[in-house]
Amino acid sequence: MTKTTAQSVSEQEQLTEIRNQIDAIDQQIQQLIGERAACAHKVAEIKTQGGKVDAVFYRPEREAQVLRAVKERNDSLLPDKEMAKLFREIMSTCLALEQPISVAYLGPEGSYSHSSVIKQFGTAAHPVAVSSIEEVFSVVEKGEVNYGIVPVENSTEGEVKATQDELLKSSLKVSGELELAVDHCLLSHATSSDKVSKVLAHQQALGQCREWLKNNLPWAELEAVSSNAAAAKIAQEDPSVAAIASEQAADLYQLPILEYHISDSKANTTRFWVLGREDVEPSGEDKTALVLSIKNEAGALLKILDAFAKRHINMTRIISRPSKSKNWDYVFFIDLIGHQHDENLKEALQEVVEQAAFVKILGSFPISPL
Ligand SMILES: C=C(O[C@@H]1C=C(C(=O)O)C=C[C@H]1O)C(=O)O
Repeated sequence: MTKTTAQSVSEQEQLTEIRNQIDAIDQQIQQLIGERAACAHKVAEIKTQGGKVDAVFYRPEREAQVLRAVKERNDSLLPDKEMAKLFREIMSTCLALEQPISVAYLGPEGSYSHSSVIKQFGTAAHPVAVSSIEEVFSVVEKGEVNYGIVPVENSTEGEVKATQDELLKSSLKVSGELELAVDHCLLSHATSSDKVSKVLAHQQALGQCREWLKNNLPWAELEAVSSNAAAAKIAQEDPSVAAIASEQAADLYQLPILEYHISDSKANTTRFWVLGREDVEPSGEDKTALVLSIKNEAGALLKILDAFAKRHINMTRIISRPSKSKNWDYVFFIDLIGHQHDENLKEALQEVVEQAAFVKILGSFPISPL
């Protein structure tokens, strides 16, 4: 008995000592975060000096460099990505001090697009839900919000057609890229899966869970709706309906999770692009996205690809889409490693402009450190 008490006293003493250390560290962290915020405020003053009204506050290339440096320096017990996430949040709050950043996404709240806004811009940004991918483009174009985020491709389902088609028409610049693991759950008030007669989700999510649904709920009617969060709202009202959505959506819409991890590919990931109105400067590790159409002659595509290949420019994606201006006429979306200001990429792009029937550079942007 006495021994236990003695032991717990010494445990208590040890804990008190460590907690005192934590308090002292927190004080330093808070002091330093305050100093950092004051610097960000000064940056804002410099950006707006002389009454400049079109100052650009969000600098994705600078943010990528800060996060890469955090990961590089990290030798703590925390994983690099987790340390970077903490700094993502600090920068988000500092940036809000300069200017609160509004970001349009395909709503409603709780969609994967919503999660992508938080991942890219942090919780101090203002997510603005709109009802279609087309509307994300239009509100950024009209200047109603600072930026937009749209899904570009999914590792299971391929390209998001609405996004590709808008990119072809839009004057916006791709200013950033991020990947989000899409881990679907089955949400419903049904007491068990066999009570579910209908499954609702966005078309992409239904596609991503096709095999699982076939094997586990073969009797259920499948219906595509405008988003997974919209599906969750319907499932809130009707216990015979299940929605496919994220764990966050389950929290937000207070729906029980019937099944976890129902995506056919366990590595199911969606890549999102940030849309802005300004070009982004090089960050040191960048990508460039473009769309082009080729002349109607033998070897036309080969000549274009050769302009990149002979300069050892790595192509990370090529897809074709109907041009929509003429039947059986196609455009190619190409993503490359490098920034359009890099000498070799500049040369290659000049050559491509000569070879292609039409070329539009969608933007150069940092490869995401998160
Ligand atoms: C402070 C700046 O503005 C913003 C905030 C940043 C930060 O907090 O580190 C980084 C880039 C910008 O998005 C800057 O341009 O350096």
